[in-house]
Amino acid sequence: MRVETTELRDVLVFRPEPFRDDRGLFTRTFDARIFDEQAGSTGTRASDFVQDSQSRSVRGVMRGMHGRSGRGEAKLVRCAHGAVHDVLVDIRPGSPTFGRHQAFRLDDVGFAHLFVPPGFLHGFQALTDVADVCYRIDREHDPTEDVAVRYDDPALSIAWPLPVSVISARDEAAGTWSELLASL
Ligand SMILES: Cc1cn([C@H]2C[C@H](O)[C@@H](COP(=O)(O)OP(=O)(O)O[C@H]3O[C@@H](C)C(=O)[C@@H](O)[C@H]3O)O2)c(=O)[nH]c1=O
Repeated sequence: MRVETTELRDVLVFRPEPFRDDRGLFTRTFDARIFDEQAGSTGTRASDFVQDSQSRSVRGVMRGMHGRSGRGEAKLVRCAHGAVHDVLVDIRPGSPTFGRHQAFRLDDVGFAHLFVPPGFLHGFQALTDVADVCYRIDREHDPTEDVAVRYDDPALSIAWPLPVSVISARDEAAGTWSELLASL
């Protein structure tokens, strides 16, 4: 498993080495020892993760940009089937990469796994007919702490690869980047 730093402070990409043969493939998607060696300094431990969830999206679906109020949540994100264009925005006041975003391709070929520390907005667009995204989070889901910013807020200027085919009512009604800044 290779581990890479990114343009965003504390965000890591875990790149497993899928084993392929005539049957298909086998890949490890999570290794607690490697996680603790590589991400432990951020304050999140492998044993902190308490929920594992999966979403399925059709091509062009937009989900995001989502964050969490209070002490936020750490996330591990991967695409188990298909491919997504995944974007993170650093919303940690005082971070050297505050306000910056970076995009990652997550897919079922490389099986890259993103570690997202607390204090980020996260969103993605499905690139394939079916895209299954799996998350681990380190706090129980609590919708009262949901925070959302419009995926197409001009202040963020995130380039999305496809026209949006479907978006939730919540994401359609999401606030602006400047409203989020005022609340931090
Ligand atoms: C996110 C989540 C949702 N739900 C429920 C709430 C709701 O009834 C249904 C769908 O929820 P949402 O519309 O919020 O799902 P979605 O828009 O896919 O939300 C997700 O978006 C991506 C970008 C993330 O980063 C995730 O953390 C999460 O915010 O599932 C849970 O029970 N647990 C969870 O962890």
